[in-house]
Amino acid sequence: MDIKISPSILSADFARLSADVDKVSGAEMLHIDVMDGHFVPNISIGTPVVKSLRKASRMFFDVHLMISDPLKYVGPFADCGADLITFHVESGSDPDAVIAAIREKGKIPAISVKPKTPAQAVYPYLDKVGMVLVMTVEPGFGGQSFMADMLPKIKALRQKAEELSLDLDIQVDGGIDLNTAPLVAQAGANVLVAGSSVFGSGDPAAMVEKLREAARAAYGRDR
Ligand SMILES: O=C(CO)[C@@H](O)[C@H](O)COP(=O)(O)O
Ligand SMILES: [Fe+2]
Repeated sequence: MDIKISPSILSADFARLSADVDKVSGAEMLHIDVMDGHFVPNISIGTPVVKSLRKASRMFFDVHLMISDPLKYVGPFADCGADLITFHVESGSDPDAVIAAIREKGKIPAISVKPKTPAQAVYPYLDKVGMVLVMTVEPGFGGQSFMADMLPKIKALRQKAEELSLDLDIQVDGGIDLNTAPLVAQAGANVLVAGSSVFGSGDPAAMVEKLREAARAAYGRDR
């Protein structure tokens, strides 16, 4: 599997967002966290920011919706420039309807599980999405510690995808740095979101390269 790095702008400097995004243009994706203060206890950004960023960057936009009722917002985020839209299986919308709405907009659907939700909750959708996101922290905030007890969930999902002969991207989000990148890649994750480790480093571009190398060297070693 290709290793992809998706720097999370939640840890960028919002007053200098465009300049910070340019620093990570060597990454495969740009992770954009959308929080509504209801599904998660924090509010981040919405469509106006995505729309402005779309004019400033040609990167692949990986939009992570941490919102209730995502079905209502698929259209607006797709129209603002999202390339891939992730919603949560716990969000309250019918997953099949959300997936269909994302596909209708010509975008890639992805489904996410919070730490307390078992991998099995997304098994019925694995052949309908392009990516599954395993949260490795409770969603809502950047800079939290990686939950190592999520590693078996990543392994189970990679195993299930292989059983179904699916070339599925498995993304991880939360606490990914040079220490945890090899662990998640070893378990079968190939898309790594990283916020504070990238934008908190002196050289975000170099950190993207280092994370990719660390994940590549470890990918699938567990299996
Ligand atoms: O979705 C979220 C948090 O809910 C993330 O995308 C964070 O932005 C990741 O930040 P770090 O843990 O990498 O600092
Ligand atoms: Fe995220």
